[in-house]
Amino acid sequence: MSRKSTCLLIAASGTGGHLFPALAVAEQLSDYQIEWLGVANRLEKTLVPDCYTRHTINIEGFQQGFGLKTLPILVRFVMAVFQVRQLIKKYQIDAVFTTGGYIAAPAILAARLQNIPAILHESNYIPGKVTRWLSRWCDVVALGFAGTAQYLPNIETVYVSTPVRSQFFSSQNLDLAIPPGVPLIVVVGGSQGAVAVNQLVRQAAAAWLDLGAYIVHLTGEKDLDVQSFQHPHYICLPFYENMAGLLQRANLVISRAGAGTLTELAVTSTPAILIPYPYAAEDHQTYNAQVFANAGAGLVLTQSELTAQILQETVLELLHSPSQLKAMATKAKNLAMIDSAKRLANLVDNLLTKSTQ
Ligand SMILES: CC(=O)N[C@H]1[C@@H](OP(=O)(O)OP(=O)(O)OC[C@H]2O[C@@H](n3ccc(=O)[nH]c3=O)[C@H](O)[C@@H]2O)O[C@H](CO)[C@@H](O)[C@@H]1O
Repeated sequence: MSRKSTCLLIAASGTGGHLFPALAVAEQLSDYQIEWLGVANRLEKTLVPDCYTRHTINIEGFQQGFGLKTLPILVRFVMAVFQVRQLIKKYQIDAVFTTGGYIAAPAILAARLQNIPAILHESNYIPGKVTRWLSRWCDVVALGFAGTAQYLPNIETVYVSTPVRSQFFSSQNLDLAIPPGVPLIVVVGGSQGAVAVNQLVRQAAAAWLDLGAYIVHLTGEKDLDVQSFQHPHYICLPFYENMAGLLQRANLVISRAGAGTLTELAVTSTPAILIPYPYAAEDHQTYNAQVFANAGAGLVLTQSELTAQILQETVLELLHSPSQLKAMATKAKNLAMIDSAKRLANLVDNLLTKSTQ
């Protein structure tokens, strides 16, 4: 049987942290037909290439507690499960692969109802609700952090780290005007930007620039004050595609602690100051960041205690201490698992092969 007649449904939606690992795995499985499950008007609309047909369902996450307000969400959820089930039948899908988040729930349940295998990758240290609730319905549960297994008792898990895009495996040129040799600070707030971090950085940046550093600040689309700070060596962009090139060149990164960026920092061996997003579910970014900090690859600053002055001084100290930056870079490298996409793709491949035998 030709592999193109074997069909995989990838359910990944909403953020770069969910989409880029799924895209990295999809790239490894180019022999198969791949259908993509997402939500209308989320990041998948721009990030998922046209070679994958995108199907959308109308679904949103459950907030805390159940009440009358959650009833319409519940109804939409049940409808979403049946929509995915129809998709599985229509495209004769052989297996479902998901990187978690709320899109994963109807995908896993529909796979169960249709009796096809499901594989879930959880990239965060503290597993999300869907992972905790629905792992038992999955044939394979793969983890981004080895320590996450302790939160999933009675579930067999495989540690594979988190896949990164193939751009990370070769040296990338930057199309930004940054002279060789100058210290480069990159600021990134996940795939959607972080307004609170942006504000602190704009207040602190002048002292770093005075020292001769360049700054590339990826602000996200929602920051209304992006024009409020300007300097010839300060480059401000809403989103930048060539993250591999940027992280390879950066001397220091100031970042949220999404699992995707952390994995990329390890792969590019880049030291970081991490400011976990305080409202992330179950505070998972703090736990993600702690792995990086415990390994000696980064410093964690808590947003509620952070001022522009503290951030400014922390960065200045690091810029004045290249040996500390170098030691942090080496420790970041120790966290990298270079063939994560391949390992995860092999797990998917094995399931597809079994399910079509
Ligand atoms: C706010 C929030 O809850 N974010 C979550 C979201 O990821 P979120 O997308 O916020 O953050 P991640 O760090 O996981 O991923 C960001 C991705 O976007 C890329 N990027 C970013 C900016 C840019 O200009 N260009 C670019 O390519 C990064 O290189 C990275 O691949 O899902 C992750 C995986 O479940 C979680 O760990 C994060 O906590």
